[in-house]
Amino acid sequence: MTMAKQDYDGPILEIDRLSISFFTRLREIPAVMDFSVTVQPGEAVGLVGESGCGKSTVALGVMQDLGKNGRIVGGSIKFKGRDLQEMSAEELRDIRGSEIAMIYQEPMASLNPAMKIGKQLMEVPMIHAGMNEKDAYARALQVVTDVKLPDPKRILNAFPHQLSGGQQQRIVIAMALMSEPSLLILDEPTTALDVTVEAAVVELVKDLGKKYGTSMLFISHNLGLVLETCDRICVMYSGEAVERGSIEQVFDDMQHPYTQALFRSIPLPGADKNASPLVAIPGNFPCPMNARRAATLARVVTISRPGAVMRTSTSTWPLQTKMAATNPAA
Ligand SMILES: Nc1ncnc2c1ncn2[C@@H]1O[C@H](COP(=O)(O)OP(=O)(O)OP(=O)(O)O)[C@@H](O)[C@H]1O
Repeated sequence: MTMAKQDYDGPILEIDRLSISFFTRLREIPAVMDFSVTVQPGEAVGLVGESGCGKSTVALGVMQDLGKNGRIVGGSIKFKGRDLQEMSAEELRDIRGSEIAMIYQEPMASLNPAMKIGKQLMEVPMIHAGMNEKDAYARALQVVTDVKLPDPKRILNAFPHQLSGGQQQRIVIAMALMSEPSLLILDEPTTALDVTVEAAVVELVKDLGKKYGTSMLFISHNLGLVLETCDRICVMYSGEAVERGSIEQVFDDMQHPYTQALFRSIPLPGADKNASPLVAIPGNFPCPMNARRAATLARVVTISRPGAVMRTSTSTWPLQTKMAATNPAA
């Protein structure tokens, strides 16, 4: 189709020393500081960290959608070698509609409740690539089949409220894929789903990433999901990247105490729950309004506490054997 993007072979996304602040009447809130990450073609990079550490702000920075009070105060974001901040509003609109797609955690927020699914899907290539109605319908049918929804013709004729939450999220994924984006940003895409549906959706995202060759920035507070889905990982803490590399590299050489605590806090399949407790990360996340750098290392202390759990996916670990060697819960 006209929007296939085979014309560039450098990194898809290069975020270099990015700093983003929100400005309130009283003060500047530094949400992201000196953050760098690169996503290569076809690669899935996971951005993991606890609530409030700045993950969504990075994503919204890439989308150039920081709202009225958010601003990039340092660094750059390059998409296919071009600085997003130097693009015109029109160029950005085009890129957001076809080259970069974002999936949010709440599927209904991305769907128009008053419009049939088929029409919503078809609009994407019709508006952004001038595709005719017949081809757009064929494409919608194909993509709904790809996201493994039963009876695609019936689905295209349905309204969003006639589908379950899991089906709605599959439609949102289908919508993101309609334009064959080079970069898919998923911001906690399964948070609103129950655990079994979550596992199926994660599996789907993995398969589709391979099938379409789409690069992915997968944002989650759930390390388990990121380990299952991604080739590389970047751990954020208090607005900064504290660890990055392949999953094996990060696992083998965790430098930051938050990363060490994060890996130790994951339950592994088959672990004897009574044998040794999981490790919880105590304390509250440092407030970005306070002096953050000094707080970063000081606050991360690990303790053992029976019954501490992080929500995790049900499917198998890629690193299960390695993790079992060091994880006290294994
Ligand atoms: N519009 C805003 N105005 C002021 N502060 C904001 C705004 N948006 C985000 N922040 C602050 O920026 C910091 C980073 O928020 P962000 O939403 O990026 O974190 P997150 O890691 O995505 O968290 P979560 O997993 O809960 O979504 C937080 O301290 C948050 O309160």
